[in-house]
Amino acid sequence: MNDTLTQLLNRSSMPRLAEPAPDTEQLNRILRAGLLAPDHAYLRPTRLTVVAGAARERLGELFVQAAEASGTPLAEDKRQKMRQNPLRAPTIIVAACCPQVHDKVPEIEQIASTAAAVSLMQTAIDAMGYGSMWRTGDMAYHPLVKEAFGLTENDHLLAFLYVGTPLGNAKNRDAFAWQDCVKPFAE
Ligand SMILES: Cc1cc2nc3c(=O)[nH]c(=O)nc-3n(C[C@H](O)[C@H](O)[C@H](O)COP(=O)(O)O)c2cc1C
Repeated sequence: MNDTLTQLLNRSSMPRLAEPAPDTEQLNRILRAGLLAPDHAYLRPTRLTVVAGAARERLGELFVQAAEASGTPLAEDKRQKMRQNPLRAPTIIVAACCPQVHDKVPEIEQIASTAAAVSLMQTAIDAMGYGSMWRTGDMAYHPLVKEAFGLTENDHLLAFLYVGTPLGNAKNRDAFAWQDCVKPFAE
């Protein structure tokens, strides 16, 4: 079995991620691999933003601001957790879909293209010996957060892709009952 297939058949999200993160050249290859995702009519709906270093702290502040925008302050422990969330990895790739109106390509296909981009980036990240975790949560859907990433209400923030060097081991996939999700087409 070749390395890519072995890697795919053992793929695992890595929730604990530390330094080092991919360097600039590696990151550019990861972004490029993602943006080569299948894309019906080449509408290029996917937008990627890299958040690293001190920008993660600004993102944490934005999360707190968004969470408190309704007027109810968070309890201090929740505020701290929210502020710390972006520090869970050295680099975060934010993936968004900005769907275009097109007579042959509905929005769902454009969202699917962005989701494929995230998955391909995860594969590229794994191939380089790093790890990643696809996260969303309430913040991915909050208008203030979307606005900060230049997104309108019609756009979708699909992923905070946390990237870094994995701590801990990948899951064992031996017991994965993938056959349960496969069914024949009955004529
Ligand atoms: C669109 C999307 C959003 C997700 N958001 C979260 C999240 O906010 N928090 C989380 O713990 N896992 C989230 N996950 C799941 C993890 O990325 C991961 O797939 C899951 O923990 C299972 O691990 P595995 O990928 O190793 O099978 C999300 C997955 C997808 C596809």
